[in-house]
Amino acid sequence: FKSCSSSSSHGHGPRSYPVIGCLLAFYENRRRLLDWYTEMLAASPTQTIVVDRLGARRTVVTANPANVEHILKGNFGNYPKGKPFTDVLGDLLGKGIFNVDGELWHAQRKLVSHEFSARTLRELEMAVLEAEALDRLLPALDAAADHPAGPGGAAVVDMQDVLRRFAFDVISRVSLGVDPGCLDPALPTAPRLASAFDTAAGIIARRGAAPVAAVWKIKRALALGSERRLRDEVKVIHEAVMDLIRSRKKERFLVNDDNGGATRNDLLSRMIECGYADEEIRDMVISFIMAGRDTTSSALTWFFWLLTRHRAVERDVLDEISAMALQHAGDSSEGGEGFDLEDFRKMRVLHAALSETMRLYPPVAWDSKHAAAGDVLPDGTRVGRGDRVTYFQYGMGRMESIWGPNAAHFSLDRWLAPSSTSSSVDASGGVSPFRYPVFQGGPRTCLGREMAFAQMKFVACAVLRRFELRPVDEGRTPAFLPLLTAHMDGGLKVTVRRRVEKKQH
Ligand code: HEM
Repeated sequence: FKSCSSSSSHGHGPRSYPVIGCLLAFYENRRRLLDWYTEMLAASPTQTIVVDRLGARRTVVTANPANVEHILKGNFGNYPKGKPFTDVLGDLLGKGIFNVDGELWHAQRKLVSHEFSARTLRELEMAVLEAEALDRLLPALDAAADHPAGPGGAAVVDMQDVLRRFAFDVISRVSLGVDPGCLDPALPTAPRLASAFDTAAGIIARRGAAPVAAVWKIKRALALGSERRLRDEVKVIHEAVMDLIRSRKKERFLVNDDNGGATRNDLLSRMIECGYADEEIRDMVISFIMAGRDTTSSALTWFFWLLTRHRAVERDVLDEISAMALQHAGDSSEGGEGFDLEDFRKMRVLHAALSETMRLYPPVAWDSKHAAAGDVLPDGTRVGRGDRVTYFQYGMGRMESIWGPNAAHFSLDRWLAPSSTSSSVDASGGVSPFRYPVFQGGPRTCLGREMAFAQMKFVACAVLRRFELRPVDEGRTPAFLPLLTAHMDGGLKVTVRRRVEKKQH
């Protein structure tokens, strides 16, 4: 570091620390960088710091809601993701929505927003969730509850692993219209497509964290080590998706039904219907898989863990689910869960518990833009052309200036306060997305938020109604690993017990 400085709005200039002191502090905090940044942001008068590391791009990190609103909305045009970001992800994501700026982004956003708001997609998602939960997720937990292998007479399950497999199957079925079967007990190893995504995402996360981009760029040019592996894994993904596009087109040509062949509602098929070029479709669906895969499983992993720590909240969530189930007791339509999207919208306690989980453990821990031109943020921080500007969800969730003195506590009250009482809260629980940018905010806000909440609620209801999960190591507070999307270090190993007698799910 040349300097770490905390920014001030009143013209006092940033506070600088001596070069050596800063380097030492960085070294000392290398295993707890997120918390260290959070502490520095909390100590800054405007919750903004400037990191000026020797040989690296000047970086403004902010947890200030006015700055975040300015970056994500007020001066949106000046804060694209930028080439340094799109370079890192470009080999995998190509020109998919997640990885482009300007006109290319705008055109995709329009198309994709339309698709995401379509009733057909919501119906498909609910059908996929039901099938995946009933056929795979619940039987996997049932099997664990049946096997007296672990402590207390129940088998140990890594919930993080189970939830990641589940999420990959769901997002593949919704995006590609195929079921990779990650949770299928008959498949001993992860399907090739899932492992290719895993490996590629891991290598790309390391690219993003590399102190000097030139190193991975040289390795890529020479096809060495991890970069060679990445190239091979991306090839597997690209070929699999292209094969699907071609076979789907053939199928469409052969099927001649009354709808003109439009028999599938997955995103890939719908994009074929819209007449997009094969490579455009490929890049778009890869972006959806990346965006929709590990985010929900990360949030759910922390959610289940937090409930084991907060039994009163667990009881409140269960009461709400049971009350909703009672309303459906006489339904003949009950196939599996019996809940529909309307029910999920009414579940305020569950919504609050999920929102509160993501406040403390956001699936995307930070997000960076690159300034197209010089600017001054609302708190007075100067931004130079090309500077990296990072808003920091993890730190914002823990800022007392935003959440009050009990910011560190897991408490649903902040979401269930009378001001937010309405029979159906909106997806952010009524809190400004610039104070709580877990799904980003402004024109580029997450397109899958509704879908994500539906999925998380579906899984929470299905699992909690039937099973009691308890961590194998009750005393452990797991570490938060921010990677491309956040993980729980070491997974979430739990024992599974049935709450009710075994019956057909
Ligand atoms: C708890 C779950 C989720 C969280 C916390 C989340 C969060 C985010 C965040 C922070 C961004 C902005 C990232 C960036 O621009 O670099 C984003 C973008 C996006 N998300 Fe989500 N997401 C979730 C689930 C989903 C799901 C299930 C989908 C569905 C496929 C999805 C689709 C997208 C898309 C397409 C974008 C790009 C939007 C654009 O650039 O215009 N997300 N999400």
